[in-house]
Amino acid sequence: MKKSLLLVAIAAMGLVLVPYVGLPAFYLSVLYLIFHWIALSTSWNLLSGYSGYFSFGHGAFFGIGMYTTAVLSSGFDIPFLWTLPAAAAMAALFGAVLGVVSFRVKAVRGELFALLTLAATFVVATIVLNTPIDGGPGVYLSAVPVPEIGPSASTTFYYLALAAALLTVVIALLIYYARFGTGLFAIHDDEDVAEVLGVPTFRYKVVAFALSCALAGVVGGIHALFVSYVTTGDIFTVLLPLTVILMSVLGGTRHWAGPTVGATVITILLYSFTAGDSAVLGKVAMGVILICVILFMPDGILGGILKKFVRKPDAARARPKDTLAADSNGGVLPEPAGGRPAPGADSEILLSARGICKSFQGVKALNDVDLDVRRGEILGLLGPNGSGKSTFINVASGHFPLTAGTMTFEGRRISGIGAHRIAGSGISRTYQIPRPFAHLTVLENVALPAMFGARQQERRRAEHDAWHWLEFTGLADRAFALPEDLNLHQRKFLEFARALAAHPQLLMLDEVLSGLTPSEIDEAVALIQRIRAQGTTILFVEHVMRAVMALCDRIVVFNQGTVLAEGLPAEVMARPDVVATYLGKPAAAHAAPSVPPIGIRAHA
Ligand SMILES: Nc1ncnc2c1ncn2[C@@H]1O[C@H](COP(=O)(O)OP(=O)(O)OP(=O)(O)O)[C@@H](O)[C@H]1O
Repeated sequence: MKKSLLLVAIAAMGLVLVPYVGLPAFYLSVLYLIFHWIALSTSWNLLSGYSGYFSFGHGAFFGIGMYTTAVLSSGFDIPFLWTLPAAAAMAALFGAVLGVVSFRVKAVRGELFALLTLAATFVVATIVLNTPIDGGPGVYLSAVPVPEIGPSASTTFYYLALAAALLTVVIALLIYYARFGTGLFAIHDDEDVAEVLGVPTFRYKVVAFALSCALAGVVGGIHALFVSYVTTGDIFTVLLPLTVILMSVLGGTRHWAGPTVGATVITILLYSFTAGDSAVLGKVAMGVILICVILFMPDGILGGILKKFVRKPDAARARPKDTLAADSNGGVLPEPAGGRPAPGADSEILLSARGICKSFQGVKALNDVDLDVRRGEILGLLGPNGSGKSTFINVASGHFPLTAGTMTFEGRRISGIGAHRIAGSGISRTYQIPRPFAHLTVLENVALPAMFGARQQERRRAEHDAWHWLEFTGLADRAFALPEDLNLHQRKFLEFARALAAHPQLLMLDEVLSGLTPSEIDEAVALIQRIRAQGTTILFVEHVMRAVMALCDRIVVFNQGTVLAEGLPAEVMARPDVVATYLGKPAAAHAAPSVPPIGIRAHA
């Protein structure tokens, strides 16, 4: 981050001197437009590029800024510079209200959000046009004095736009490297998983949206004075959001500097066409570029360059010296040998579920389930396909809301609170089908819960922590790979590492062994033993019986969303109703416990 900030500072110092090299005013105006579009596209990218919520309402927020400045400076004689904070505040307020309303509805994602923001543009335009804010003829600012920042008006506008662009780019850069940015990028890839890993998705989206709108409002305020005549027909069009989207996508939405690159290229291109009296041709060229970029450069210019020319760091060199490997045999994690005694029936209840019900459009996935998980135990949750095991993990982690019932963790109610707060209280989980963040590296995937889970660590500390878990799960060599480059076994272990990095008290493992080879299963079982040996309580949903019998202290069996049996593994698996329901044939009941354990101590 320091290098990037230094780069921006050097560029800023150079650009501040530009008006003094004797450039004609014409060039200062071109540079004004470039900075103007850099600020607008970068501000759009804060929400839409980082979190993937494409907004088509940027024209509305820009327009709100323009009209705020126009009305305050021309109608109320407020000095122009004082109107800019007001322009930011008005746009931010509108964006925050729109965000609070739309982000509450889970269905409003993707194209629905885009349509909603587009509709908001026309609502704002109608209000402005049909009220004294505009009233129809537009608002003139020709009598508003231009502040004397530079020796001439064009220099002043140059500096105003440069300041707006720098402010926006620096904010984008700081967010990019902060926890906030990591959270937004996680929302982009899989919002539900991000929330379950502890990212306060709602708050992050609202803040990013309000910030994005505030910056667009400032740019609008400056532009109002620049054009000195404000009219709804010119402002509240779909052209402005389309232009900023094109710029951001062309430059690369997943990098703080992407929109800067895109805005510079497109503005120069458009200006060349306009200067040559071929404005229409310029718009056609813009459309063609947008199509080509979407088809051939999904990561944008900057994304493509970084991918091609910047080599991935060498994992062996990049890993910190004091990781688990260096610490092996007696460091952070105790060895599994001997394990710890199984907790007794009187040990503390960590998670308590009472009367849990969960229905999906008439399907009762869970029906009046009572279940306790005791501190320090490995509780096996078994049952035939569709009996509600994953649903239990989903409701306990907050992935799905409960239909009825209450759930407490360490005596505190967790049902009805946000999934990110459940994660923060010390519960983490894996997904049956791995759900890594596709655009984050393995290291970043694991660092995320270290930032947002029970410990809430800052980024550098979280990444250091993530290395520990990558060593622990044997993934350290793949730290800089993307999840798509991992095989199933590695993706399952990535789920493990991610869940562990949250420093959970309760770890819920959902069929982590399915699809693994026998030797991989042995590895995973040894890993689970080590996790338990450090004091983590585990809820273990699994179909691989030899692992269940080897690992679990107690077993609960579900059938059709209800608890069928509960108790010690050998006793439960010998019950005829369990045999009939779960294993299907009586002989299997005895086969399961007699499967040789995987070189580990069975607690039963
Ligand atoms: N998101 C959903 N929408 C609709 N129905 C669902 C959803 N999730 C689960 N169900 C239904 O709830 C029931 C329980 O499913 P769940 O996935 O919890 O079972 P399971 O015991 O984990 O099965 P498996 O061992 O196959 O993973 C099933 O009938 C399933 O179809």
